[in-house]
Amino acid sequence: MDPNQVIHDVEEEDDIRNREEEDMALALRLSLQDYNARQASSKAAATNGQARASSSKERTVEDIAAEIREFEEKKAKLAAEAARVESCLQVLYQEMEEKQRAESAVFAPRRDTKGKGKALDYNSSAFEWSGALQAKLESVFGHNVFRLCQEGICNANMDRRDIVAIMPTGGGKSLSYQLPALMQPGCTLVISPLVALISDQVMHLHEVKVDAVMLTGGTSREESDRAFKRLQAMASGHFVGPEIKLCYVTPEKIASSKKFQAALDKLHKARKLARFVIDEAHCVSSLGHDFRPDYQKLSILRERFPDVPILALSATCPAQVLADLRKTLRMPKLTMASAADHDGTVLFSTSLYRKNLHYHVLPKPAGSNDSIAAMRDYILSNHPNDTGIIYCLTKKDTESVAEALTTLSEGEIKTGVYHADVPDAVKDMLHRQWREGRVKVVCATIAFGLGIDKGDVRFVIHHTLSKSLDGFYQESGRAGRDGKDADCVLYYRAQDATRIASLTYSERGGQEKALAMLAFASDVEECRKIQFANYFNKSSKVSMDSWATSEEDTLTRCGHCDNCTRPPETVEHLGARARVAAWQLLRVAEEVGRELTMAQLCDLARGLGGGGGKEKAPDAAKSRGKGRGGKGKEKASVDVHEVAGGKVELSREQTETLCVRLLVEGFLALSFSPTSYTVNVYLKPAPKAGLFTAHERADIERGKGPAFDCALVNKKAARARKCAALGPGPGSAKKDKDKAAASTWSPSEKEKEKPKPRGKRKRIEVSLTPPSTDDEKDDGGGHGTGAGVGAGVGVGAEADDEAPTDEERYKAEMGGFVVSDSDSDIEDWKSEDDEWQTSLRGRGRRVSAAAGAGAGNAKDAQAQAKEKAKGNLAPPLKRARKSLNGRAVASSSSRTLSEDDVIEISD
Ligand SMILES: Nc1ncnc2c1ncn2[C@@H]1O[C@H](COP(=O)(O)OP(=O)(O)OP(=O)(O)O)[C@@H](O)[C@H]1O
Repeated sequence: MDPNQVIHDVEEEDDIRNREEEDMALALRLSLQDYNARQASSKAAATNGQARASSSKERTVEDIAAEIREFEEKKAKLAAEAARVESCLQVLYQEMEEKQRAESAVFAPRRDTKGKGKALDYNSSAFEWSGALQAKLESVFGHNVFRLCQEGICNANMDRRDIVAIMPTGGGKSLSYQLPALMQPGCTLVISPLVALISDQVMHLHEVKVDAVMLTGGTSREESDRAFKRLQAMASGHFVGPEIKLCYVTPEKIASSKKFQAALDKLHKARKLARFVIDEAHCVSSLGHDFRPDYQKLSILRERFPDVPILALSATCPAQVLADLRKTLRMPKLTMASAADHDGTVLFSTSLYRKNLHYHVLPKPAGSNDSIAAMRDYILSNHPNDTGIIYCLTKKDTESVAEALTTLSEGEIKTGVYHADVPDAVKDMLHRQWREGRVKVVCATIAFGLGIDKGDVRFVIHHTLSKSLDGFYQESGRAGRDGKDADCVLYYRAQDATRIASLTYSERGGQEKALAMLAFASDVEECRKIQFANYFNKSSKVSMDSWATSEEDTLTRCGHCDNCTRPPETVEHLGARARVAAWQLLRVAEEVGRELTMAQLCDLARGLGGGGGKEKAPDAAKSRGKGRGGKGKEKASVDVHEVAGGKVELSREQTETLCVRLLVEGFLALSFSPTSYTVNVYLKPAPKAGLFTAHERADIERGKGPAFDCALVNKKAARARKCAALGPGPGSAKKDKDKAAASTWSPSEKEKEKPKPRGKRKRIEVSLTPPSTDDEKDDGGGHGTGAGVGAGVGVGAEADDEAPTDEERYKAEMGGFVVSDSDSDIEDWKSEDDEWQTSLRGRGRRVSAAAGAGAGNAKDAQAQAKEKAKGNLAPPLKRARKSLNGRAVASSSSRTLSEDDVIEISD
């Protein structure tokens, strides 16, 4: 059965029932009045009889006559008072009529409808209502100045024009129709897609004492009856009390409620329908990404009420969507707001670029607790008293992040959890507490957003990549809606690529979107504003000009995002190395001939073995560095010397970054294997890989093959540049005002107080963890030869007892024990010759300390290493020895250690 018909039938029944109820009530009222009148007259008769009886005893005729005179005088006085009140009423009615006539004059179009005369500049403040607009902006909404094109939209509104306004999220679209709605007679009807959004708007309006109502599925029967009665009274002209200035409905209400349509008809006849406002107007067009069929039915508005102006609002409205929505809503041709024709739809389009938002992509530490610790440091250093949001990919993540953040900050950061499964009452409470600042940080899924309008959100952190750049732009756009500086921070590591890929694999266009997000996150050079502009231009045909401002064109760098403020010397282009490594990776992938996880591919190409997968790799006989297969899984192995002319000479992190670039540029492709619980994500060579692999290595080295490069942050240079700053700290947005100052992040006060460890090291731990045997974990790490030594042992400054992280597991697999910098990868240390490295290997149960052990720097580095081993390595090694109770032998194949560094393993 047609649901619309059902709704219609139900509403007709409601109408009939309402009418019957009203008739009953009237009948009751009449009979009650009749009864009361009879009662009163019989009471009066009785009283009069008694009075006559008693007065006949006590009062004379003269007494009565005097009393009559007294009452006659009173009556005369009351009549005089009534006449006075009546004349006052007449004066007030007259005044009101004059006012209404004056307002109707504003309400009436003041344009030359024949299209003659000068063009209109709606952005000017020279309209006769400009003073009144400004006064109401201050008195009702408490703002001193208009934002962006708010004033222009208000002016065109007051002039009863059809309008299309495109403003960024948080730009202040609502005020541009709410303010003129208060200055015009009649009711402005706002059509908005979500009940939550509507409730929030109406709540805000009530807070500033504006009479607004909503009629949605969530409105109670009583509330809805009251609203209907008031609208009907407005239409009948017998309205007592303030008019309803704004009425919010969902598009479904207009499309399917005959009762509501009838109410609109009446309002229209009474000239009390001021305007239609269509929020999120791009939903009208089936060409847009948010098409809603009920929005298309809004075409009825122009059909039935051709003279009621329409305002269409949107944050993103590509040209073809705009053309489609104008066609559906029958809005006339566009005319520019600053030089508008006297007919047509006035177009307002402001820059989508929000200057007050400072975008930063920060490296995400591998361990889950380490990444939360990084966020804790960031928040406490830069936004200790501010409210913010941390967006997480899953409900489970929101809970674990909130809990860990509270624990790691020892309660200093007050967190809340918001996702679809949180009961509504708890959501409301959390929302309230957050608005009041009692909860500082909401850890949320994307369920937290629509309808959430808090101006002073000073930071939005993304714990993991969003599933698309569209989502990321929207979510991060919830920061700084008050126009003041705010930070948008994304924590990123290459391994997260497979995570978002697995979550988007079943979505239409999900893979392309995830890849675009990855391209954004892994880019360490291009200005974030320009990246957004290019993306939206390509994906939604949003004009590049939409990102220009009056001061800067779109392609001028913003000057304050991470990539604009990053010192150029900290960016390393792998250049020819990237091309050779890309060729090697693709060759290995082709040779194995089946899908590999990113970790497996990186390990194989780097000569670390690994690659447990679904099938046995063909010709995988000559194995160097054998991989560890999971239960029932065949190992994949490959002779990297034969297949790829040697190992990829890059760190693990660099190799993963390279894999992401190969994915983004289409040389590698994703493939998926859904299980009952999860979706495993693998990499495989894409057809484009042949552009590389058709060549020999020597050719690639000579520059043949496709153009390809990989730019990444050179940690060493970055560290040298800001060795004092431990935290990644894009810094408080407040500090960011000055672009020059923003070019380097200064350490926070907290950080300054801390003793400065060397390099980026934050904690030192020695872990002894058996190699994991779980092959199904995508990012489970490498496949070393270490036999493992049993239970994990953590010693060191801040060793923790929790389960090993991916990184720890990886390091363990690399050699049993690792004294590690929790932020970095063991291979990073190898490649950074001023760094030190210590590893304890089991069978290799040996402890080694190597400084500058990077390939080819042997002697000098060894000498340095000796020094460093004595100075820097001794304490952790001593702790290790103490912890291991003398059960280990320390030795090193890479260099000679001092006596002090050697620990015997007794068994
Ligand atoms: N002229 C102004 N001065 C200061 N603050 C303003 C002004 N206009 C609007 N705001 C504030 O800006 C915030 C965002 O406004 P609004 O909700 O209207 O944005 P929006 O464009 O509708 O965003 P979205 O598309 O995300 O819903 C609100 O907190 C509002 O109070």
